[in-house]
Amino acid sequence: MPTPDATPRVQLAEQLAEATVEALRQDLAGRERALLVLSGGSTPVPFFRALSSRDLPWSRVDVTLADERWVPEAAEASNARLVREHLLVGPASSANFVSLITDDATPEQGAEAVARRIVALPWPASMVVLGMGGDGHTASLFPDSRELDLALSTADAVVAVRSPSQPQARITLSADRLHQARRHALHITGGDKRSVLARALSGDDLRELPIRAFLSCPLAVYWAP
Ligand SMILES: O=C(O)[C@H](O)[C@@H](O)[C@H](O)[C@H](O)COP(=O)(O)O
Repeated sequence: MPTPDATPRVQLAEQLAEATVEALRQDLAGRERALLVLSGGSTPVPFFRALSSRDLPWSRVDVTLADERWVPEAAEASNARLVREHLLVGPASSANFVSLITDDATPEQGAEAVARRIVALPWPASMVVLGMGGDGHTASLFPDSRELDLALSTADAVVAVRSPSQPQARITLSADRLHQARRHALHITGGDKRSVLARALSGDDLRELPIRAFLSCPLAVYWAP
């Protein structure tokens, strides 16, 4: 039940959590394990919190990230830290979280080991939840990254990414891997991102706005002011 006096963004988070729970429940009715792929950043926190308390056979759910900053999990910038702090608490703490980080100094050195981890998960994912930046990036598919063409075209599961606009090196699931899902959701808030999405919907150059790579598959847009 939606929280009656919640802000639109909290209500949105609750609706996305409900859709995610339904997707996982449906898939778990027919298979032993289900996979949930999440994005980091600041937008998802209310969603993670709403999802963390939901009743599911969480021990049968694998959770991983669409991308990660190449920093230790204890670092402020870590998406894994965000997931551990806001999602993997309460009932959801029984989920199996698969990180995108290794002890290697760089994502280029760690990518092969991470790819093996990712490929071993129960694809297709039940749900991929994407975010979007003001430059139209999603996951770590950044318009200004030298690796963007590779990340948009490779059949490899993960790509090491560097972007002048980002303080940390990154590792990202490739567009091909992110497409291997039964459902996709885009979770964005605010007027600026609404305008970026409108621009994305009115053109087709993936390099300009990489979110476009996901506008050809069914995509549930979760947007609030
Ligand atoms: O590691 C990350 O930062 C995310 O995976 C990234 O793709 C995020 O979804 C967008 O940058 C939006 O971030 P905000 O929600 O903070 O605006």
